[in-house]
Amino acid sequence: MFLGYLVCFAFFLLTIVLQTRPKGFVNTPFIDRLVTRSLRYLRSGFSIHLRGPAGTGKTTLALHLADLLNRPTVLIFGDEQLKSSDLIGTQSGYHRKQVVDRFIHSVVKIEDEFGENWLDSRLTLACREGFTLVYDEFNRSRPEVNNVLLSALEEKLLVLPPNIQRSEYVRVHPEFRVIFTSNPAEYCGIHDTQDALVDRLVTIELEEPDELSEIEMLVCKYSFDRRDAETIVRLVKRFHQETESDKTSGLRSALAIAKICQVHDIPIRSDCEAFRDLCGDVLLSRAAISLSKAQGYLDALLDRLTPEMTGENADRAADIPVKNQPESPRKSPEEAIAPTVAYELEIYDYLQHNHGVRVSAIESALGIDRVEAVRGLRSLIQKGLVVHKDARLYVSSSGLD
Ligand SMILES: Nc1ncnc2c1ncn2[C@@H]1O[C@H](COP(=O)(O)OP(=O)(O)OP(=O)(O)O)[C@@H](O)[C@H]1O
Repeated sequence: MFLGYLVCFAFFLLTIVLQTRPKGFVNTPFIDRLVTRSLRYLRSGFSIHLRGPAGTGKTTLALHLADLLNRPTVLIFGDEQLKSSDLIGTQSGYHRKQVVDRFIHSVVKIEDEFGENWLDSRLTLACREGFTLVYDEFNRSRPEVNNVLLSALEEKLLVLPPNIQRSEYVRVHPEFRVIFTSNPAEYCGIHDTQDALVDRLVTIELEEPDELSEIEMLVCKYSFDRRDAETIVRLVKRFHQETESDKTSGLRSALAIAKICQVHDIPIRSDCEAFRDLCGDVLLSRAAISLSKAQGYLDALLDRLTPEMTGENADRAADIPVKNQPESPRKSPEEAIAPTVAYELEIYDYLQHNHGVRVSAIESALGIDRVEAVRGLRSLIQKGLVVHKDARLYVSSSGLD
């Protein structure tokens, strides 16, 4: 009995066995539906496959499901360098047993016995003990390495390399389950998934969590004010839509912006330079369009991130699509411009005669610096008099002209 515990303890030391309990898992109706579906399949005896773009919450969901299955969890990360022996086990040298027999005290009898040591790896351990195996991004491993899983999932037999000292098969424990996750095939470093393997699984296609789930994550993880969380999530979602950044989900970007704002006390305001810089640094590299175009979209979104947008009109303001600028009511020049910052009138006047110029053209034409130009433009954009598109500026067709 004691020896049994000792062997188990050794297993636990030699491999990574987790009691998963992802901290702060957020459950919303959207996520709960995924959890219910997945558990239904797992509890019916199937292994499952969560497939979707980066940052859709696959790993987090897989670990949460593993926790709900209430079995120890073994975690493997797919890797080009992974070998079959990393999955099933390997020979680890030899052991020597010596028996000294002093039955007749004048005679010493020594028996030596040599044998190969076999070390179970994670898959073998999980199959033997009925643990849950989370195989994250399994299609980063070469397909032939994963072949060993085929018989484990179908015939419930794990085949080990030939060896005279132990059985070449492990009978798979009835509680053994695998939760696979994978990114789409077009991602860099991803192998085609074997049809035979996918055929043995139930695959759930994951998409980016809905808005409510993302807002809840920001609120729960970073104790964010709900209205600020809404603003960030909508800003990121809109930016992703406009810039066709659909290779990744916006969730990681929203979480990163929220965390940095929280740690450094950065206000979620369009006139806060640190916030604008942060959004640019997190979001621009993810855009699938040219940098200047992406910058233009981001500026336009941030310019409409007015205090009203975080206030009671949040929903309405955030729902204005970037491509369809709002129609502003016709106003007299004095009423509409009602200059609140320096050079507003001059900038507006210049733009009326010079459509589609860049900020630098305004600076040199009016002899003002970047800060003054941006401040004036921002005010005009907020008043609906100027439109910023593809890094160029236009007088709004619904403005004063
Ligand atoms: N239900 C949830 N509750 C709380 N946080 C979550 C939830 N789902 C996802 N997250 C958070 O979202 C981020 C991305 O999730 P995760 O790493 O699971 O995505 P992924 O799809 O596995 O990404 P990748 O394909 O790049 O590995 C993580 O910071 C994670 O903590």
